[in-house]
Amino acid sequence: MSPGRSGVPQAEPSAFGQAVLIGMEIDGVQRQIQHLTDLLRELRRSRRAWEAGARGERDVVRVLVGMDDAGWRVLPDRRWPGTRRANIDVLVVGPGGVFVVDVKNWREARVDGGRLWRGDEDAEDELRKLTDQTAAVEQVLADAGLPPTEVVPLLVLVGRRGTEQLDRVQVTGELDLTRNLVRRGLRLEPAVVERVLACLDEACPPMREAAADAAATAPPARQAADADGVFSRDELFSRDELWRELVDAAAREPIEAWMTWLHPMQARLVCRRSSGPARIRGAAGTGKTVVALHRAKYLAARGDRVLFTSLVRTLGPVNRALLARMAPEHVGRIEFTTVDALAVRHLEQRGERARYQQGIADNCFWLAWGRVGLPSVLGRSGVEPGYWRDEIATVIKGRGLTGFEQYAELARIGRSMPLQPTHRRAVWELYEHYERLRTARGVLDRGDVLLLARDLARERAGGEFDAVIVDEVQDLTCVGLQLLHALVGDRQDGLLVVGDGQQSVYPGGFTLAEAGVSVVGRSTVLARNYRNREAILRYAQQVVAGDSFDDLDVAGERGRRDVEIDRPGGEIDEVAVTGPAEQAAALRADLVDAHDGRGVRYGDIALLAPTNDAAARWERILLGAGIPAVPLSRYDGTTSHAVKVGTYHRSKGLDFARVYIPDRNRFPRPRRATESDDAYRERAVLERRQLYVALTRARDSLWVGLREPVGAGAGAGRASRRVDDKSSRS
Ligand SMILES: Nc1ncnc2c1ncn2[C@@H]1O[C@H](COP(=O)(O)OP(=O)(O)OP(=O)(O)O)[C@@H](O)[C@H]1O
Repeated sequence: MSPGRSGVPQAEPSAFGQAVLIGMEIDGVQRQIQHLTDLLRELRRSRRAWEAGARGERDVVRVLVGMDDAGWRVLPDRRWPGTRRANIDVLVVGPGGVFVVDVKNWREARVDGGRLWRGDEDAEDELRKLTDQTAAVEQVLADAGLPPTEVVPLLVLVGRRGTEQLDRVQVTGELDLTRNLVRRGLRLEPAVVERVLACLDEACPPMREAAADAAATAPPARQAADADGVFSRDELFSRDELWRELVDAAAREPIEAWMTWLHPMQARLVCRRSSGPARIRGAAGTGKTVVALHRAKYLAARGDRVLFTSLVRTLGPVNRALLARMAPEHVGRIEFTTVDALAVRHLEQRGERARYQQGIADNCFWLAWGRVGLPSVLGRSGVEPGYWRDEIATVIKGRGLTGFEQYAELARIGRSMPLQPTHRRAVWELYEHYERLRTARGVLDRGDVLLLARDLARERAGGEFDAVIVDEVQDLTCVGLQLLHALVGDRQDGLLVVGDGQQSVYPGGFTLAEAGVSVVGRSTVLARNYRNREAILRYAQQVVAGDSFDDLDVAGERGRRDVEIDRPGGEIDEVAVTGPAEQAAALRADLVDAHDGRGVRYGDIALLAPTNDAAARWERILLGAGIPAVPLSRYDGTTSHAVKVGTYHRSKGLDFARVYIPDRNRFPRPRRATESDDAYRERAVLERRQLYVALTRARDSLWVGLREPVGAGAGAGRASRRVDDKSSRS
């Protein structure tokens, strides 16, 4: 025997088991799977020998499959935290998570009509007690960073089979217990298990020292009975079953560490009660989406109907996939959809879906531009007509303006090009002409659809959802946010807005006050970057360091932000070339080398470009070279073995081990001959933010292509420079 690191005396693991545990501590989650696979291979070998009757081998299997060797700890008869005398039957902590176990040796137990019965008696009180015990344990562990819903209440019916989910509680037959313990896959690394144990030892000490001693001295496969002496551990964790379940668990993907272990500040945010709308902000990679997902799970687990939304179409499936792995039992209560899809659904309910014709509306704009815009001051203002189309879409319709007097005085957030009164008047005339043409054709544009949906949601005043979580809120229009707000109003734990103004990639902006959303006293800033290695973050920060930005109701934030860095190191390869063919050759060669020589999986790589056309061209180049590639627009969060190729915009919210950014010095795009200084400045700020988003998608390394004119720097050949975390700090 030797004392465990948690202070709980534990059985000495077998040499093989020790090797497994030590290996698991050194390596990441990925390696755990490898160890488990090795363990299973060994088990299969041993099992065959065991079945052949060799007694010595049988004992080896018994030890190998013993819970301790698989990294599990069983804590019987522990104090219910926050009470003096009440106990918890068993706490089980292992790679599959933390379980609060209550064991019932009832003769007539059944689940019927979604309730638990003991004979004819409703046994709901027992479920409530277990839920309360679980909440108390969660509280203890949340202070150390375990997300609240990671603790699972398990009610075990002795001698039974089958599993039912009754709200949060899993009611399981004893004979299916092991399946329930391991079915969630690998969630806690050994070091985390030790941390959990240390917390539990302090907050939930053994009720009876004698019982704890007995537990400590019993052989591993025959440890302690529960408080009532109803079952022995040997009965609960049948070796064959555990073995079978471990095989299944090994076949599943390892899950990321953050899914089960948050920074304590993040964990507290997940379950914080909000008396009204709340906000989480923070720079790229600070874990905003992770907290939002855990929050969704937390709310769903307590029975809320949750909408998890953003503007980006690809993020929904990706976030759903993450949540399904994290909480398969709750994912059904959460709807993942975009704001636009939600608005269109409202339109369908009114039977007006067919009126949404963005293509026809665009034609109306071009007609209006030709008749009214081009001949006016706007035609001579040194900006592209698309600028005025965005002005109508995001400033006038996006902010729900209804009269010229509002527009005449409006602070045009996110648009720095100054407009004279004559310009504003001309824009309004263009807008009115466009509206006349559009209504004459009986069609709606995107802005109209959002406005209609908002008004409908306001009339209905809720009902569909209990909670709405908006990610990347900075990309919404004011009306888009008003629509979401109308779904839940100011109710407790209703609206949570998450985002970062520095990553705003669309023109325009608004304030929360203008949207009617007050988060005063309920706003939190996250300031630790978990995604990017230091060199990458510093490199990306240089791009936007000189640009201040607005973050909804916070105006004029400094571009260079103070962010704590979690991951040192990082590599950036800057490759200067003179032409497109040369750049393509250099990029292809590096991709193959990264994959074949440095072991980066194609599926963990992204190639990002500013436009759809450029992305499509790069996809063809990669496929032509025999490198597997898929459009980022088709990514849905499931593992694939192809390089993801897409636009900067599409890469929002995602992360990749290595990112390729060709033509980096051609973006922001050079100033056009007819473009005014003000117009160029505004466009360049927006494009630098888009580039910043793309660069901050890289976790470990970046490949950056710089095209230089012949004779400048690279000469006829190619020049490469490795930027490390020191040289990127300037
Ligand atoms: N507590 C944590 N421990 C370890 N990794 C974490 C933690 N929190 C977040 N991460 C990881 O950091 C990365 C960034 O997290 P996330 O995407 O939530 O950040 P974000 O603030 O939403 O980023 P962005 O605004 O750039 O999209 C993810 O890979 C996530 O797995």
